[in-house]
Amino acid sequence: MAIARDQDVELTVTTLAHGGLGIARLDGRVVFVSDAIPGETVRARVTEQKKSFWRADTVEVLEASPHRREHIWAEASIERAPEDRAGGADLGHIDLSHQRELKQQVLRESLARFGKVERDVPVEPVTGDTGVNGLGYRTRISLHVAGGGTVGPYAARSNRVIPVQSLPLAVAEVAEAAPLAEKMVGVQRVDVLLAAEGGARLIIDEQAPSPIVERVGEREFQLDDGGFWQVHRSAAQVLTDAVQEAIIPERFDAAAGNLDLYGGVGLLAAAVGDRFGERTRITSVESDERATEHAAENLADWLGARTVNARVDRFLVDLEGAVGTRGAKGATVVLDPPRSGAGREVVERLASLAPAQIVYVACDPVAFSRDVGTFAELGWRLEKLRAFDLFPHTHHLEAVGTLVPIDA
Ligand SMILES: C[S@@+](CC[C@H](N)C(=O)[O-])C[C@H]1O[C@@H](n2cnc3c(N)ncnc32)[C@H](O)[C@@H]1O
Repeated sequence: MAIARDQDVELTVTTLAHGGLGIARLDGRVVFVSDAIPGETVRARVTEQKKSFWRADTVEVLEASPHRREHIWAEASIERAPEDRAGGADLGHIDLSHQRELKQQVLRESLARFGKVERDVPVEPVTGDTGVNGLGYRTRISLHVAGGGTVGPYAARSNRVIPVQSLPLAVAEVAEAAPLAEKMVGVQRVDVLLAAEGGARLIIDEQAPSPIVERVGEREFQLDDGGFWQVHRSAAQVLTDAVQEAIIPERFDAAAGNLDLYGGVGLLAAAVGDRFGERTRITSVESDERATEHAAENLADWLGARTVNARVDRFLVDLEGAVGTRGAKGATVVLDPPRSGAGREVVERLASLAPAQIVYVACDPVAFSRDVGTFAELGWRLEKLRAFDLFPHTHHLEAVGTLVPIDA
C-alpha cells in the first residue's frame, strides 16, 4: 500500500548525515529522519516525498540508543509535535561525547566521498565545555518575531517562530537579555550578542551598526555589532591557536606574499603575525567594506599587514595578472570561506599561484571535502587535519587542514 505524506512509518536509522539528520531506508529508498540516533528504531512521520529521498520526523522512539539523553532544551524535545520543536539544537538529545563521535564520522565520510582522502581525526572539545555539558557557549543568538509579536527561534527547517522560556546554548548574559517574554509587534528579527566589553546588546532588524570590541588574549579587535565574529565564546582563541599550529614553519616565508583570504576583521592575519612577527607580510582580503575598514585598524600596528576590500575570486585574478611581483609564490595562505566553501574557481586560481601551503579553516565538512578533492586533482594533499566542537548540541563542526603540494 502506498505511504502518504503525514503517515507514520517504522524506521531503523543507520548513520548520521551531514546536516544532523539520521539516514534510514524504506523499501530501498533513503529517508532522512530528524531527532533520531544511529542504531535506533523509531516511529517517524513522513513530511516530504521527493523522487530520490524522503524526509520524516521522529515522533516516538521504539528502540532507544544507549546514547539518548533527555533533550537539553524542553522546547525542542520529541515530546512535542514536530512542528512545535525549537530549532538550533538538533543533536541536543544525544550524549555530548557521542555527538562528537558522530561528527567525526561525518567528517571522515565526507573526506572519503568528496575529497577522495582517508582521514579520521577526533572532534576536539573546547576546554571547559564538557564539564558544563556543552551549554552556555553562544555569544550570539538570532531570534525571530511572529506576526503577533512573539519572540523566539524558528522551528527546525521552517520559518515558524517557537516561543521558548530559555536559551540553554547562550551565555548567561545573552540568555538574560533575550526578550523572550516581550511582544515586539512590527519587528522581524532580534539578534542578541555579548562582546568583550559593555554587556549584552540587542540588534533589532536592520538598525544602524555600531562598533564593538572583542578580545583574543591580549589583542583587541574592533568590529560592527552586526558583523561576523565566531559564535562560541572561545572560538576565536581556539582558531587562532589552531591556525598557528597548522602552519608548517619550514614552509613559511615571512617575506612572501602571504594571504588571509575571507579575512573578516583580521582575526587570522593577526594569528599569523603573532606567531611569526610584525614584519610578516600578509594581505587580508574581505568583501565586506565595513569589516575591511575594521581589519585595517585592527592590523594597523603590523608593519607588513595590508587589507584589501575585494571578492577573493576577483582579487586572485588581479594577483595572477600583476606584473613584477611574486604574487603568492612560496606564500602561506589562510583560507576561511563561508559555509559554501571556496569553490572550484578559487581553488584553481590559488593552486596556479604556487603558494607553499594553504591553511583551510572550514565550517562545512562537505564543502571543505569538495575543495580538498579539487586541490587533490591539482596536485595538492592534505598534510594535517584537526577538528573542533565549536557548536555543541548542533551538527556543526569546524575543521582546520593544511594543504601542501604533493611533491613537498
Ligand atoms: C567564515 S567568515 C571568516 C572571517 C574571519 N576569517 C574570522 O575568522 O573572523 C567568512 C568571511 O568571508 C567574507 N566573504 C564572503 N564571501 C566572500 C568573497 N567572495 N570574497 C571575500 N570575502 C568574502 C564574509 O564577509 C566573512 O567575513
